Amino acid sequence: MIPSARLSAAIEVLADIIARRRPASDALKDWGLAHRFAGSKDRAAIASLVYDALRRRASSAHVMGDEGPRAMLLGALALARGLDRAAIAALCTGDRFAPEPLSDEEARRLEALKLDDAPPAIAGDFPEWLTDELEAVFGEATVAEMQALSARAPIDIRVNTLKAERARIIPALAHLGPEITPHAPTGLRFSAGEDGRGPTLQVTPEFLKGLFEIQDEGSQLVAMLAGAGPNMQVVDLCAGGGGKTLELAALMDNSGQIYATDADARRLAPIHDRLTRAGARNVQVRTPKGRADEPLADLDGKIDLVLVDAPCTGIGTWRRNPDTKWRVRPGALAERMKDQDFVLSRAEPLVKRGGRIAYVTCSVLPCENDERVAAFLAAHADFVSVDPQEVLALAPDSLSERDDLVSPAGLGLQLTPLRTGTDGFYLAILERRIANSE
Ligand SMILES: C[S@@+](CC[C@H](N)C(=O)[O-])C[C@H]1O[C@@H](n2cnc3c(N)ncnc32)[C@H](O)[C@@H]1O
Repeated sequence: MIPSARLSAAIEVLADIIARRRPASDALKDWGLAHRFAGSKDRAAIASLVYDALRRRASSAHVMGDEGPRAMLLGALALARGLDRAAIAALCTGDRFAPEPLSDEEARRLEALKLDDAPPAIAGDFPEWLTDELEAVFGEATVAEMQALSARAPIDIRVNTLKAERARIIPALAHLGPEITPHAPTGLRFSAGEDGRGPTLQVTPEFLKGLFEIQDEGSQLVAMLAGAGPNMQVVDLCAGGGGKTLELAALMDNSGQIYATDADARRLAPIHDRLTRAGARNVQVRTPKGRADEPLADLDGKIDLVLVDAPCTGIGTWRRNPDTKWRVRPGALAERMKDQDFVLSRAEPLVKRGGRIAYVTCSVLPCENDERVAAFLAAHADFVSVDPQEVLALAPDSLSERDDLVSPAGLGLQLTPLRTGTDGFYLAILERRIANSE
């Protein structure tokens, strides 16, 4: 497909996403099925255009004075890809398969590209109803933080230290241009090309042999700071597909025991193959046998560390899933907060005296982070929060003095694209006192 035909296709997909309020991945898949002539490069390029447009949906609509799919794409070509009016006009020729030529109004708006009068939710491309929550955590930096969360994300991998070392993987993947991650000690980073497409790492022999996993650097860091170590008894309560379970196994050098579970057996399913590929041998997967099943009932009071990688709005991953930011609703946020209270309460009886809960979200909202931790502490007098500065002591040197990462209520750490170049992640460590009187 020629570039302008890809633009037309992206506009079509965006129209579908807007009209049916459906996930971008579903709309892209359907488009691919209905246009089988399009090759994998075309489909990837169209997806990249769609994701760029969704990342900048509000600011594109503002500069173009129109909320429709065409305006969204034209605005994003200018705002996200830096194309000038002439370059965009050259793509919109009106020829067969190409978008219609620019109208005078569109050309004028693309020339002016006026965003300086935009309110925060538009300049930062986020839903307006979240303004207070975001300002509570970021204050005057809200727009800058949200702009960073509206940019493209790099692709990070974690070298699996059960099987490999970073220094050895670098030459093996040299043709894909790996860079050392700024903070995570076993991470490598790959940048997307101009068209937003990154390398297809999953087809490399090194991936297939389990020498690395695809995992954002922020996810690598929070799992590392959770404090798992050799010979511990660890529960991964919301293990999902096992991204963090695999890292815990590596951090524990395959010793001790990890019990991995999830309320949703389907989400847990891929973990078995991933564990095998990674050579992780200290993990027992406890799949629930039904809603009423308590797969960890025998572990109460025995666990050193419970990782609660809680269900959340996923706001911290908006760079990768930009369509979710326009679908999140107050009702869904309230549901996630209830889920978070529930998983924390489920973790509590498992923890032995002196043991810990590592509460993690990929959100930046205080109501999913500090406030959930504060509510848990208020209800459980035998738990205290570990000083985030103390938690940072476990961090690589590049982060160990970063007081600015401490969350507003001082209960946890908040990573963000602007602060750490990672997805947005929150981590708080809660410790059960050794004795009641302590
Ligand atoms: C953020 S995801 C986990 C991601 C995973 N830890 C990883 O690193 O790949 C949150 C998970 O919590 C699970 N979950 C939701 N409610 C739960 C509950 N009550 N108990 C256990 N898991 C729950 C969801 O099914 C989902 O898989």
